[in-house]
Amino acid sequence: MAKKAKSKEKVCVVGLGFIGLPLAVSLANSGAEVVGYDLRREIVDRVNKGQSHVFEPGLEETLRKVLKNGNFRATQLASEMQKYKFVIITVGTPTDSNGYPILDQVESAAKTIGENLRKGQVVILKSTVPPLTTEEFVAPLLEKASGLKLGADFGIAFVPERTIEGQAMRELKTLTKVIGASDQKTAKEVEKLFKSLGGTIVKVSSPRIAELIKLMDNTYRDTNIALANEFAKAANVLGLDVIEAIQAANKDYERNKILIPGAGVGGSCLTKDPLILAHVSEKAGESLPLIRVARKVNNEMPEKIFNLVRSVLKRNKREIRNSKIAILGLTFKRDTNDLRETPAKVIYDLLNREGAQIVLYDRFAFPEDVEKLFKTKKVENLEEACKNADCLVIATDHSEFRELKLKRIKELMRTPCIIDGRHMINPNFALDLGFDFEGIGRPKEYFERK
Ligand SMILES: NC(=O)C1=CN([C@@H]2O[C@H](COP(=O)(O)OP(=O)(O)OC[C@H]3O[C@@H](n4cnc5c(N)ncnc54)[C@H](O)[C@@H]3O)[C@@H](O)[C@H]2O)C=CC1
Ligand SMILES: CC(=O)N[C@@H]1[C@@H](OP(=O)(O)OP(=O)(O)OC[C@H]2O[C@@H](n3ccc(=O)[nH]c3=O)[C@H](O)[C@@H]2O)O[C@H](C(=O)O)[C@@H](O)[C@@H]1O
Repeated sequence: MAKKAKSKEKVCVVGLGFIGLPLAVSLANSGAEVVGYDLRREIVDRVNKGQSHVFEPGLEETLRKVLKNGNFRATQLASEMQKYKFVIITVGTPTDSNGYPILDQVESAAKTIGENLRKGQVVILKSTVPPLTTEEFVAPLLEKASGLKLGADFGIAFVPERTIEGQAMRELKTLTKVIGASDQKTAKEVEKLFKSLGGTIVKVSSPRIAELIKLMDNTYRDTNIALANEFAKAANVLGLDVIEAIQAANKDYERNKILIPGAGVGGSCLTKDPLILAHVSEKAGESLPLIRVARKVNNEMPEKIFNLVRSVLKRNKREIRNSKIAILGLTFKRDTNDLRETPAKVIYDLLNREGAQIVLYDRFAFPEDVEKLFKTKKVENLEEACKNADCLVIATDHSEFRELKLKRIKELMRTPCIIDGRHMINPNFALDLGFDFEGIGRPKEYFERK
């Protein structure tokens, strides 16, 4: 007897940004029939041509594959979502000046989905939101726009997106997925869909618990980075090397997972999600001072870099004003093109205000994005950035900075000073070559004494 062909899961992903596009393409690659819906025509057109506007290793080649085998395409036509069992919302949730999320994109997406909702469909929210949003904001919008009833006619779930930028395609297949659904039947259906990607499934009792987990994930990371930054501040003032201490402290001692101090915490999520948790808790009557202080500690790190530039230049009889300073690495983290909330911009502004002549270098950031954010062009070549410079500031941990040709760079510079904000350089090596050097939690005096 011929084997019955396995029916394909049918999924519509609403919002083809940093999260939506890798997810849509990965689901299509695991065998689902996927349509990606976005309001932005330029994105839909680009994606349908096999070009990704998101830099994620493996994404563009997988996109081309799933376009070719017919499992994926992008659309601007909302009515198409009627034909898909699952509708996943991956629109943006930026925050206002108090750190409270602006849910306009979620609202407009929910209304559009509601207008097209059919019996039996399941709507899954993946955007990061305050607890209760899926049940008390999205579900009522869906019911109102559709005239259907949650539970009887359609299901909802919250499944946090936990992938890290730069590793999304790999992590989508391996990470544990948390599922909080409105009822058991929906939970089972959503479990089957996400199981097709790979990784363990953890089902929790409600969407609101899954929403809390996402905020806890990012708050935990941000707070732990702040702790590492405080360790660096302590090491600095005590004249000790924090990196040697952290590496040794973590080694074969499972209870320690000390993170890496650095020039600051950027990106669109760690900078906002802890504030969402603090805000909703405060509104409900409980303040969360540790979380707010951790944010403050991390926000102050770019200023630490600025102060190091000032003191190293002073040691070399220079002032920031009229010094040529090259910022190496502009994106918020290693090997991505994402400039959102990047600490490099804060460092740039502080130096610029003091009258420095600043040169920008980053091989990943798109030139037009750099110009828009920094109001100045980046140079395309590392040597050009270093030429006649008085100080190099490593603001991002791009892999290439681990292999800087320091000998050659020293010949190019006017005053050979380096501020290593991301622990890319061996301080002993730099000092031996005749550089003046400071790092975050790596005071020069410690290496000179050795
Ligand atoms: N960027 C990241 O690495 C991570 C982001 N998140 C969360 O995922 C969510 C999405 O973030 P990103 O992908 O970075 O945002 P993004 O801004 O890159 O993408 C959002 C996309 O949604 C589209 N959009 C907005 N309103 C729409 C509507 N009504 N209908 C259809 N499309 C619409 C936009 O045109 C855009 O392409 C946010 O809540 C974020 O906090 C969670 C984990 C990681
Ligand atoms: C809890 C957690 O691990 N959250 C992840 C985080 O990913 P994201 O892409 O923002 O990258 P990240 O590696 O946390 O880096 C964020 C920022 O923090 C800095 N950073 C990171 C780790 C560290 O030890 N020290 C440090 O200073 C980075 O330089 C960067 O500026 O936030 C993502 C998100 O929600 O956007 C989330 O999906 C990811 O799983």
